[in-house]
Amino acid sequence: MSDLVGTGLGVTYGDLVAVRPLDLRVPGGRMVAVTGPSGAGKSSLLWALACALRPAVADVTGTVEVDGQGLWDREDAARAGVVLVPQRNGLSASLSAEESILVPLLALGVGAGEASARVEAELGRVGLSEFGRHLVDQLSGGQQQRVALARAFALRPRVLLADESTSDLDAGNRELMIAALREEAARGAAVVLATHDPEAAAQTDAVLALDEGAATWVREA
Ligand SMILES: Nc1ncnc2c1ncn2[C@@H]1O[C@H](COP(=O)(O)OP(=O)(O)OP(=O)(O)O)[C@@H](O)[C@H]1O
Repeated sequence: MSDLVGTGLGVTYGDLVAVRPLDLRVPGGRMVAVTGPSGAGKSSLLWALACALRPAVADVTGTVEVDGQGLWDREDAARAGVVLVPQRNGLSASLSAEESILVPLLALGVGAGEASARVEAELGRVGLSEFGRHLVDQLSGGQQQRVALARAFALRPRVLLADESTSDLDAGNRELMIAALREEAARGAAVVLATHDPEAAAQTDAVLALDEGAATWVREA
């Protein structure tokens, strides 16, 4: 079980306060939703938790820890098993669905046989077994979201930060993906889902609502 703790975490872009300093704890095994209207600061919070906001882009205050270990930059976060699924999915248009999942695994040193098995299993889990050879560009927005989730699952994250990862999905696929996110939590990951969707948020263990960067727990774990 992996514990994600943000303390005094805040994000500003120049004069604009995107996230007012907040404390957040997501124990392994739990799934927390971050909700709020467009521009409320959801993506900024997830990027700050992933230590992925470069100082040239944003000022980030506070600290992020995974299992008591402080994270200082993106490399630290990656080493600690923090995986961010960005809002626009972060996939390369010129890779196939299979390659999108395989390449990061090989880069991490996962053996070829194990990596191929994970690709097959995760594409199946998101219902895209038939689409492995399709280029990302040839997939719908919702299919791309599912490939991005499959890629994240294949990395066996200790902390999974999913930014609007169900926003382009029909109800059936949304339920499938939320079930898969819950399985990741059951495996021991700390899962955070940023979402506009009240039905998705209702299926999480706790809800942190952001409004103009100010956070309120509307349902606490
Ligand atoms: N790189 C940036 N530079 C300057 N301002 C930014 C930057 N990124 C985000 N912002 C601003 O920070 C605020 C929070 O944006 P953020 O993307 O975190 O909100 P959000 O809740 O994720 O929105 P959405 O639901 O539309 O994705 C907004 O006012 C946005 O315009």
